[in-house]
Amino acid sequence: AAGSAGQAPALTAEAFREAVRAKLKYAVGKDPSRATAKDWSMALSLAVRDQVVERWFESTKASHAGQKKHVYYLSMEFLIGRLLNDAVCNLGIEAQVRTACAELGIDYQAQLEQESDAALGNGGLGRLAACFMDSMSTLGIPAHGYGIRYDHGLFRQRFHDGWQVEEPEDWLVSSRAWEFERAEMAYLVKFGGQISFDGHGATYWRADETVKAVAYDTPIAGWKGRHVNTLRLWASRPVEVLDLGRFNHGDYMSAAEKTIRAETISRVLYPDDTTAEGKELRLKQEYFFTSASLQDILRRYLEDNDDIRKLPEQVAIQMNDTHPAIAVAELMRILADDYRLTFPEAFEITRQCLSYTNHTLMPEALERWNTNLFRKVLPRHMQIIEWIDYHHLAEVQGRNLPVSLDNIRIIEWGSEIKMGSLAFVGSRRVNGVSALHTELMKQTVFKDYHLLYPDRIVNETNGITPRRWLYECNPGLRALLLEAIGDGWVDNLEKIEDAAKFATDASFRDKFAAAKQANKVRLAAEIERRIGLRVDPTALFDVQIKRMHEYKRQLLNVLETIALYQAIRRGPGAEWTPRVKIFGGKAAPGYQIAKRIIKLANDVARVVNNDPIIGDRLKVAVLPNYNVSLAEVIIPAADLSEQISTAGMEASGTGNMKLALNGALTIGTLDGANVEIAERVGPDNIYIFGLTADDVAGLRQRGYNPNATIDSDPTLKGAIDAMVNGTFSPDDHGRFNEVADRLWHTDWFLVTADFQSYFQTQRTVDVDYRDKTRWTERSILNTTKVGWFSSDRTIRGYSKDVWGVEPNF
Ligand SMILES: CCc1ccc([C@H](C)CC(=O)N[C@@H]2O[C@H](CO)[C@@H](O)[C@H](O)[C@H]2O)cc1
Repeated sequence: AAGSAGQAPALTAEAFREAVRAKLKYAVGKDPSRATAKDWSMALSLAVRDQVVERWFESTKASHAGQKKHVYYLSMEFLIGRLLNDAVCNLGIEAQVRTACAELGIDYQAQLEQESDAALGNGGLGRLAACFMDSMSTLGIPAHGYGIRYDHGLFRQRFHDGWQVEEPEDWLVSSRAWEFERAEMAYLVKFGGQISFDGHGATYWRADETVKAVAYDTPIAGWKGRHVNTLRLWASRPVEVLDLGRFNHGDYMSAAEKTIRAETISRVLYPDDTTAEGKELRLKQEYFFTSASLQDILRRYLEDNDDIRKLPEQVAIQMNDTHPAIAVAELMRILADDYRLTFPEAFEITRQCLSYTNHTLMPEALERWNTNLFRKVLPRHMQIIEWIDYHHLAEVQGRNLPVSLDNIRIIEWGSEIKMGSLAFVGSRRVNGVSALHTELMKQTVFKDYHLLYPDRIVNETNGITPRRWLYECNPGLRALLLEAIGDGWVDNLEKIEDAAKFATDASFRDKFAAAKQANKVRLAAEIERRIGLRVDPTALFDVQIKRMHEYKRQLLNVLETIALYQAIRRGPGAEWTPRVKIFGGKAAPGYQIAKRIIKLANDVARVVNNDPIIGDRLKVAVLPNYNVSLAEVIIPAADLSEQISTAGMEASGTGNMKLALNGALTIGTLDGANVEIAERVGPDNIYIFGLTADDVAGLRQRGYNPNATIDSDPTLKGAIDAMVNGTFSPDDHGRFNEVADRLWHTDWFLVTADFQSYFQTQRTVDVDYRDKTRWTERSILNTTKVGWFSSDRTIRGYSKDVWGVEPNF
């Protein structure tokens, strides 16, 4: 039986070793002599899981008993990565586990690599949700994450002749140790059909398709296992398993049709984080998980409460972007149609429960649903949204404010539902994810709404969990910090500033540099293993790792690489700072220009890496299948962090925080959270270049002519010419014409406008990197000055400004 609440009896290595043995035998059903690495990994994970389950039960009991307000985080994406090492470190049992593995003759590190990433997300938004789950547990906030248990997460990226090729991802084959199927926890979700009224206020929705949402629970343990929350992911299943009649008639395919149709809803994650495609299946996914989650939330609430009107006192629901925004209409539907509240009452209770986070200002990424499609799939919700829009417009008209009604309409031209508007009108709080982004929200997409509701928009600058992104992925730096300042920083990251004073301490500096060097040697080995390229681990590791997108300007980085290559070829004898350019990132399968930029990077890499004149002065490593686990190897080894988006377009960024925390110096524009990173590390410890967001807005107004810029910049022109004269594509000279044409004619992302400033700044980096002592000092100051970017601080902000809950720890 567990000791005082949350405190499990101290686990011994011996006890754990025996637990693993028992799991192998009774859960995996294998004799050690015949066990595969996968068997041991399953046994190991199950034994660690047992350590989590104890505290899980206590936390769940305590949250219930405490009658505390509960937070629900609704997200279409949770980019979790691997869970074994995270649980081991959060429980504080690493020493015991490593000893037990050694005694069992199994290699712990190799075991960790057996687990496949839970890649249930595209990029920033999904990873943020995962960091938030870790922080809510660490702060002891009673919370649930709700999402979809996709059979297939984000595709596996492979390069064929330098082109991205997508392959289905199959995480469930090897990492089911961390989920518990809750077959009894199932809800019906309806689609389509007709709405009828009985004239006495009752509304009937006769759907023409119903599926079952089945829950799968994953425990999320916080630091020191003090609190464990639940991530509940829904899988869609048929209501009736098989149409036996058809089957017996030998009509096997149609007998299984309903099953296939139902299971398709949670089959695969949409790999697109750029454009809202407006596909029916995507809408069904969004409604499926939102409806199941709201039904589950109300069931849990009514277990201890009987007045539905008091729901906002006990429940705070966060919508991670507009993907769950249907929650505004769904909660209203349930409150009005099932609990018979009036629409105005149902709407106000809904609004008091819900809040919405916006993660992008890119017009093409803002979800808009065609009303015909919407009405077909969700007829009752269409009615409710029409009611909300009508009453909202009426209320606004009454206030005679200088707002344009067109801008605040939820349904535009009667043909499109703006989900950002629905989410805004149906929320208590709306937040941006960095100070600059939140300001731009108030000045652009939500300008009129901000006028109407000046207190509704708040800023909650993103953060990252220091457990996974320092303590777990950078053991060398972890050990140095534990030795120098203890472990307080792990769950109070701003304490890491206590180590800033050691920036000028020679022995600390040497140890810091040694830890970085060891991480670089490890990455060099991984690069050779993955793409067969040998890199010099003493070179400057210049890293750009993020989804491929024109606004993130991987093209600007590749153009600078070409210009540097050409400069070295012109004067190989000059003093060059050896540099390794490291790229990692997937392109949405339908995003052709982004895929062509991947091809360009691979073509440039092939030429540069095989050019004898260049040697080790410059290497380009384009790593396939960038994901959470690869990020955990690259980030601790980075010297330079590329955050070079067109100012005003990157809502925040979180890779920038991870890289700075691991001692990389940032080269970046004043965009997203780069602005706040620069404020905290100081102007001497970061490389800011390029146009500001205001400059960009001004240029847009005045109109920008890239021709003039290119013609007046021989370095830039030389690089673009090399792109189209076959230097990097002798087998197809025209391969990059389209990329070059966009630069010559529109250059919407202002690559040419920022090139010279970027190129010059990179040359400054070259010089600075040669002063190893000074560079290490600045690297230490980055690590020790970015403690504020912990997701614990972010969640404390949401708790105070948005949810009205009090963290426990
Ligand atoms: C409907 C298709 C779709 C899917 C996902 C998205 C996400 C909002 C894109 C995304 O991941 N945005 C990133 O969110 C991060 C977490 O807040 C920010 O740090 C990044 O700046 C932002 O691009 C947009 C459109």
